[in-house]
Amino acid sequence: MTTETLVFDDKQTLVDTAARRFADLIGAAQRARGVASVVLTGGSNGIAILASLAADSGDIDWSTVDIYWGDDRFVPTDDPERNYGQARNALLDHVPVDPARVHPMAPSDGEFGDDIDAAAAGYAATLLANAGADVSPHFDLHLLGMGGEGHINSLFPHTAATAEAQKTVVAVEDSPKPPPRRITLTLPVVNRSKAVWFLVAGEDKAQAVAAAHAGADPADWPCAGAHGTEETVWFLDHAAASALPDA
Ligand SMILES: O=C(O)[C@H](O)[C@@H](O)[C@H](O)[C@H](O)COP(=O)(O)O
Repeated sequence: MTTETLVFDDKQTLVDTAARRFADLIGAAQRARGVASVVLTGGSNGIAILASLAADSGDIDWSTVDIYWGDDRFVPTDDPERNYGQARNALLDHVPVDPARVHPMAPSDGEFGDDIDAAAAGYAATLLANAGADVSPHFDLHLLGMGGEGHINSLFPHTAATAEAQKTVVAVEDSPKPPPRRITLTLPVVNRSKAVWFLVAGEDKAQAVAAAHAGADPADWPCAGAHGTEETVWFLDHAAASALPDA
């Protein structure tokens, strides 16, 4: 497993470079196996990379990409806070995805109604159904944003969701970042991904970036607990990299 840390002059160069590498990685997986899988995330950079891919997605065959979410906000279908809706607007409405391969988390007015635990269990069932012999797929790529306190997906410091070792998907009802109700993949599932990429910009993220690079306890800094089985890549701007020892 390799860890790479790449530092860019500005946010747009960061997301455009990650988007080109996304296209290469997914294209290579499709050439090898005919299909590929990716986990999307929310946040400004998680959506900006999708907009960059909408402009240029290289040789990706979108019809054979399985698309999952690392977390989503448990709000109604049309709520602009929904990561799924933001991903549709930025990318999925503009490329020829196969609707059967797009796997959003349920909204609060979806098939499970307002029952967030049932919605989380429903997503665990979706993962299981696509997992082959395991409990969740071994994704080709899991994208992650990161908060200043080190959260990834909806895994916040010192929470049961971050400590979860058995379940693949859990409900979060008191997220410190609004909105409070969310569904999230857990660390064991993130860590079945071949590639885990962090897209992180801004001075407020520098301490969390440094903690993860120093091998901090994931209970304190959830970002420190996420690794790909083949590669972990940090796409940073100078501000986010500013607390690293060799910055
Ligand atoms: O649903 C969410 O809120 C996101 O999944 C979240 O984990 C996000 O990626 C980070 O908060 C970073 O957000 P920024 O890229 O906007 O800093």
